[in-house]
Amino acid sequence: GAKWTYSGQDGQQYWSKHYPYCGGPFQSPIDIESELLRFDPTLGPIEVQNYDLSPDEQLTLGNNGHSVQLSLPGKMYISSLPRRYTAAQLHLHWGSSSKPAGSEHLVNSRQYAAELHVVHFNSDKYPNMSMAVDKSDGLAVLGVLIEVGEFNPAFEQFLKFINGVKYRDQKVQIPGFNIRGLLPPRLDEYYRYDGSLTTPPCYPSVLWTLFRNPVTISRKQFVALATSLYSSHAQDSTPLPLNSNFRKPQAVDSRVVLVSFKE
Ligand SMILES: NS(=O)(=O)c1cc(-c2ccccc2)cc(-c2ccccc2)c1
Ligand SMILES: [Zn+2]
Repeated sequence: GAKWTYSGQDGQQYWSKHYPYCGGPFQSPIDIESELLRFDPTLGPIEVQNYDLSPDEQLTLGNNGHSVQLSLPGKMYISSLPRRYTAAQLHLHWGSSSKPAGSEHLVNSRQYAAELHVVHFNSDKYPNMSMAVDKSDGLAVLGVLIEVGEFNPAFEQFLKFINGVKYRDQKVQIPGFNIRGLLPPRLDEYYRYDGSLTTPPCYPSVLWTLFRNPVTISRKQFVALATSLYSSHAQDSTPLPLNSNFRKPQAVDSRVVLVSFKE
């Protein structure tokens, strides 16, 4: 598709020129404000299966020019939703070393340093990700807010390879690790709403689950994430740093944000 960026002449306010859904309803991310929340007692803990990957498994870590992403094996899935949602990939959104606020979702207008997205597709209904990506019940994304604090050994399992994917379209194979370690300890407290991909083509196809509790990575880990990557190819004469790759909050309209917790 057409090239898009987060700022400048192809920036997010122009995405809808080539990607009409980006200008449509049910867009993500949003600012999750207290007055939007409704407690839903039917929202039980998120249950994930086969997230604990053996180091004998190889995962592909890549730079797609917009984020750093990690491919995930199809044996990983969410088992607590009405349909099985099978894992496809995970990636991150972050700020910059000068402005370490780069999460996509905000909570009461607070923007966190970064945000992890673990993307799954409805494998009960669709044969593969591509068939699911534009269907209203196609995708389920688990979102994790990230703040700067304690060193995070789970994130280190892929951050330590980040210099192998500095430039667009570079990929490296890394050993599997326990992806569950990237999620917060409690999977029973989360926000839930119907939204979209936060990047073009912005299909309104995502059931969003954003965990209430952030995880931490160290400042050194954050700086590595925010300063190691480029959105340009290795041979490009002008290297374009890859940072501040977050979409601004979108209109909530008449949407309600459900919460699995009372206070
Ligand atoms: N931010 S997100 O979760 O809504 C998202 C989901 C998917 C996605 C991935 C697999 C299947 C279907 C959708 C891809 C991206 C993406 C991020 C950077 C560059 C290009 C695309 C972002
Ligand atoms: Zn994302």
